[in-house]
Amino acid sequence: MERVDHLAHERNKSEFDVDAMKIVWAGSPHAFELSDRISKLVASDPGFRKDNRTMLSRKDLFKNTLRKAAYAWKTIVDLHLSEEEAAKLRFYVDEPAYTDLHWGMFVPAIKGQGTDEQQQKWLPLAYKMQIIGCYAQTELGHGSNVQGLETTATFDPQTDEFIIHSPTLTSSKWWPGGLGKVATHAIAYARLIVGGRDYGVNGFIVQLRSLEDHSPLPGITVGDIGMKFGNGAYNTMDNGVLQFDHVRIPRDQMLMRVSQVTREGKYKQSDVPRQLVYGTMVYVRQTIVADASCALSRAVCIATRYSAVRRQFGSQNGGPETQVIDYKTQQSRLFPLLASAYAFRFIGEWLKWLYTDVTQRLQANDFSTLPEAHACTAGLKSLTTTATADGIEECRKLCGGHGYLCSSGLPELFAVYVPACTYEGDNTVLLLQVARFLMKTVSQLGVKKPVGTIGYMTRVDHLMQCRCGVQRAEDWLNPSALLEAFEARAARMSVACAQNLSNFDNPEEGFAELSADLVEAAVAHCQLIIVSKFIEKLQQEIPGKGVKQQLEVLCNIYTLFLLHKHQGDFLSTGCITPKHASLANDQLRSLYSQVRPNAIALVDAFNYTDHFLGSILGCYDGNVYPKLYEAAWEDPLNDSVVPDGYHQYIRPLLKQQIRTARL
Ligand SMILES: CC/C=C\C/C=C\C/C=C\CCCC(=O)SCCNC(=O)CCNC(=O)[C@H](O)C(C)(C)COP(=O)(O)OP(=O)(O)OC[C@H]1O[C@@H](n2cnc3c(N)ncnc32)[C@H](O)[C@@H]1OP(=O)(O)O
Ligand SMILES: Cc1cc2nc3c(=O)[nH]c(=O)nc-3n(C[C@H](O)[C@H](O)[C@H](O)COP(=O)(O)OP(=O)(O)OC[C@H]3O[C@@H](n4cnc5c(N)ncnc54)[C@H](O)[C@@H]3O)c2cc1C
Repeated sequence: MERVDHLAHERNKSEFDVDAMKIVWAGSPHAFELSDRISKLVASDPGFRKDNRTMLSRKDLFKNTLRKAAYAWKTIVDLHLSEEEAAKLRFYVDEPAYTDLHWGMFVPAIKGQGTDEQQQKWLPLAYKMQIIGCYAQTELGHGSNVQGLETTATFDPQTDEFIIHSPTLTSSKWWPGGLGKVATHAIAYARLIVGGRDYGVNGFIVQLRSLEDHSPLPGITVGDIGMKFGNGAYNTMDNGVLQFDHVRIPRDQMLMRVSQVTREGKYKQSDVPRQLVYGTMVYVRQTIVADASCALSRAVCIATRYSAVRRQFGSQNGGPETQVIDYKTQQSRLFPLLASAYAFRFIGEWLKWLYTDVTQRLQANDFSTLPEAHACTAGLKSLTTTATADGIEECRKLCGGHGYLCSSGLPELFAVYVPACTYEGDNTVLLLQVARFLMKTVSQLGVKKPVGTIGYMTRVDHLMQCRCGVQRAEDWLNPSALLEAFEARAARMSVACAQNLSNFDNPEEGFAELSADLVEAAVAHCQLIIVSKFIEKLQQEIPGKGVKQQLEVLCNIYTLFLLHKHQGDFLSTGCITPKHASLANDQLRSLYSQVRPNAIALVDAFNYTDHFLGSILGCYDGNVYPKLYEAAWEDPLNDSVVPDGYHQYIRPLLKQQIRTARL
């Protein structure tokens, strides 16, 4: 039967070359070809089916994840996939699993913190999955405060070993993904104790389970921490608990790139900064930013397609009702999210570049850009994950009642995504790191020239007193006007915090007292980074009919939406007047009208298969109602017409009502 495209009329309206936009979204023709090929491979293989996840019990769900992970590995090996192709395949399988932590944290931790010899020994085993690793840092009592970890690694010079020990209940490792039921090894973070002295937290490679029968090794107590938020969702992951009872490991299993312990029991610190012990977190935060655009764009794709299908009110002379996407309120909630998905895509690309650059510099012993890389990865991770989690929930509401059905894909997407606001650094704690960086920058103005993302502070005198030159709504389309408003707001908020801090005798006390304001200053700085990198991206040549114009519209929507949402900051710092705010809002409305005919094509450019989207509301052909109707009948509750439990719980009730009625 020929498939009818219910969204064809929408696709015909678009004013740009969608195929060219697909390449911009993917990052390059190569990246597009890779994503396209691997996503179709996964979608066409029944072994990767995922539509029954929310109905399985935890045990069945977990076993099914183990099956899929093994099947994915077999596919990777059988098809001789490259590292890049294998990573894409895991991405499109779209199920949180122990392999995420093995490839995403265990391997990078050994690469980043291990010596050459350690890498040569452990990486080949990890690459072949002959060992499976996790990243065991967080404890029951301490997650954010890494310096507060309690697990100890005490050097025993007699045997040339470390003794890994959990001295208290609160020192139990708690949360590591893959730890609960699968990992054979962990990078465990513990306080390094040598000769009775505490040298702070360091990573150690510790074997947890037998490679023969998977039983925990002597001294290891390990298990899963229990069900998490939502059905299916992150419950495919075995987040675990782990206690060490004087577990001995050879000295050469301490990751020794940053500091070393010699055979004689001497502690040595390399020339590299101690903060490199936190290097894996910087790497993962950068990947999380890139990931935010994927999660948000999925939700936006579902909500946009469904908003074009769904009609309510406004029927004229018995004709069709209005598509809900034509309501200005729907547009003002949806289109900023569409624009954010593109903005996050480009900031993710830029952050990847920054991370590669800092890594190359570190290898050449240039540590100068490390503080900026830490601030950028921490701040952008915080900003993009918060906006994405909120955005997915908004997309659910944009889909009305049907958005609440699991078959919309949105409840599960939200439940899987929302812990990103907590893991890899609580979002508020991370913004406070950005604030520290900002306060340090302001305090050193005139002594040290700010560069990179903080370079705007060199013009602080101008930014403290400049006046917005916008006179008509269209003036807000001028990138210089937008940039200056965002720079002035960020600079003024940071300087105000620094001035308030100087009123405290004890800076740490002042920092704690003013922390809510400091977080807002950090948000302003991070929003400026995203806006400025989007504007920079548009200064490049972008091929394809109408592609650049669409991106300009999205960039302006993203920027003016932020200005509108945070107009309190812009007004109270005197960067703009109420008249400017009102003109920005007028311009925003006009931009929504420009994006409207292109909305469906802009989400088609994400090139998601129906399998990956996992949503009846977001399916490519827009044939929503028959699919919703069919899916309802597939629910196990509809296996029988009369439900189990009828005779026990319903019939006696009804009988009782009959007796009462007769009385
Ligand atoms: C492909 C996908 C890949 C993989 C992922 C797969 C699945 C994802 C799912 C789940 C994964 C989740 C994994 C985890 O959650 S692992 C655990 C993560 N834990 C955290 O993030 C803890 C957060 N806490 C911290 O990072 C730190 O404790 C802190 C908040 C930064 C404070 O540290 P502290 O030592 O006390 O630091 P300060 O005194 O504040 O700062 C000292 C000094 O160091 C600088 N600094 C801090 N951190 C870093 C860093 N990471 N890099 C560089 N520099 C850093 C800080 O700025 C300060 O500098 P000064 O110049 O001011 O001295
Ligand atoms: C799904 C999931 C997967 C995870 N996977 C792993 C893993 O693989 N490996 C691993 O080691 N860990 C993992 N974690 C743990 C995770 O990294 C921590 O939960 C995270 O770092 C937050 O720490 P916390 O739980 O201690 O929060 P807390 O620090 O206890 O936060 C509680 C509240 O206190 C606030 N707060 C804390 N400190 C401050 C402060 N200084 N100033 C102001 N407010 C503050 C926070 O903002 C938050 O509102 C995972 C967590 C989750 C949810």
